[in-house]
Amino acid sequence: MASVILQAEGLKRHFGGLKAVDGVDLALNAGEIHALIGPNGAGKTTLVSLLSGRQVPDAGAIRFDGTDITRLPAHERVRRGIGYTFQITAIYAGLSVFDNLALAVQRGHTRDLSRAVTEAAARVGLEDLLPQIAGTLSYGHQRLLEIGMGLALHPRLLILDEPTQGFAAGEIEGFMALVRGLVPATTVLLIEHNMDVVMALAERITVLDQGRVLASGLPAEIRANRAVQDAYLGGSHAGD
Ligand SMILES: Nc1ncnc2c1ncn2[C@@H]1O[C@H](COP(=O)(O)OP(=O)(O)OP(=O)(O)O)[C@@H](O)[C@H]1O
Repeated sequence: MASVILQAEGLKRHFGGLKAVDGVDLALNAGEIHALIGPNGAGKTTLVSLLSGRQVPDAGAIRFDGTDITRLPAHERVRRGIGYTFQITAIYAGLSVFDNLALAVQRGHTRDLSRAVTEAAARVGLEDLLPQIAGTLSYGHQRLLEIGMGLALHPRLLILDEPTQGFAAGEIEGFMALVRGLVPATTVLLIEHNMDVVMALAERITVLDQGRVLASGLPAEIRANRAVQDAYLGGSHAGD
């Protein structure tokens, strides 16, 4: 049986009367690509904010690799191996690709900086663009740089929040190959609106709706789930 690397139980995060995350259980198997999907406002970003430590839950518990991390600050979770990239691009636009990666790599106290940066760039296919100023990269390359920065610390779990947003069609294949290459060494939690990407990459899918888990299972099970079809996928996606 697959071992569980991250387990969340009964997570809640309410904003006044709005139940953004309302009693969510989630288990990630070590080495899997797990997609988190759901309509706008379902609570996906809030949930991963709880997992990464950007927000503290009102209730519930999170265990990572057997340790309770529910109250640990974000930087401590990064140190324990939870990496993440968020919807908002977090690169330094005025710095080169090299310097952006160097900043990320340095957080891991690497001895040979230049080599570590080159390796980090190669993982996301940006090794030929190291001198370029990050703000002048294509949007897709900026997203890859961000992922490279997230990977520079060799996380055991990488959380990607809408990584393909703004990608050109031709950039998606390369991104999917990159994510496939991360597992099983890294577990991936992928928040993604592009259903083609989700169905092509995810081994398991959890569907959120109004702060609650609507369904969780294999891609084929999620496609066939009537509640998911009604709430989210829409008739045109079901069974195609
Ligand atoms: N800091 C906050 N204060 C108040 N309400 C918030 C806050 N953060 C999120 N919300 C609300 O919580 C709900 C869930 O938001 P969240 O961003 O987690 O959803 P999402 O599934 O990630 O949506 P999207 O796909 O549009 O990114 C939304 O109704 C949102 O407006």
